[in-house]
Amino acid sequence: MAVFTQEVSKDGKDATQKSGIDKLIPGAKIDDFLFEPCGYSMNGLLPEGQYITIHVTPEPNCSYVSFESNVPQESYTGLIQRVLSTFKPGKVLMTIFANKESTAKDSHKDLDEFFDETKYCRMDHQFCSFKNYNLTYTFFTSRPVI
Ligand SMILES: C[S@@+](CC[C@H](N)C(=O)[O-])C[C@H]1O[C@@H](n2cnc3c(N)ncnc32)[C@H](O)[C@@H]1O
Repeated sequence: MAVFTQEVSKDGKDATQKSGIDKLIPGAKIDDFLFEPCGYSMNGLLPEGQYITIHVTPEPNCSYVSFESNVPQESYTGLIQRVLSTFKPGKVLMTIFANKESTAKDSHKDLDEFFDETKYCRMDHQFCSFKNYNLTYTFFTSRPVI
């Protein structure tokens, strides 16, 4: 998380490149900002109008990253893996909203199958089917090292 401090990065663009955020969703036009003395926010827009927004609080006592996007994907596995390898979080809450007609309508299967392959334990997993969309919520933590 040190990359999101002014001790390590000189500005938002520098933090975006050093952290690898610029590679999460290639092609996004990014507006980024590095706070004094630490903290980072970015908004990215894609040509079709989809967005990505990330906020980073790097202080060790309340370390937190939020990642939000409406980029439609048939599979979110690659994007999830890139987000996890960028931030290496200890705990993650993930929510996917998908309209029943959208390309992401089967994305809940990614969360069903994904975590067996990684160092994360799935602690909670819920699927809700509403009138016009589905919601999948997953909470996972780093596997304890034995
Ligand atoms: C990136 S901002 C975003 C907060 C927002 N509530 C979120 O997470 O969506 C939070 C980080 O920026 C730092 N920061 C520094 N100056 C700030 C300011 N004027 N307003 C908000 N955050 C600031 C905080 O210490 C923290 O590390």
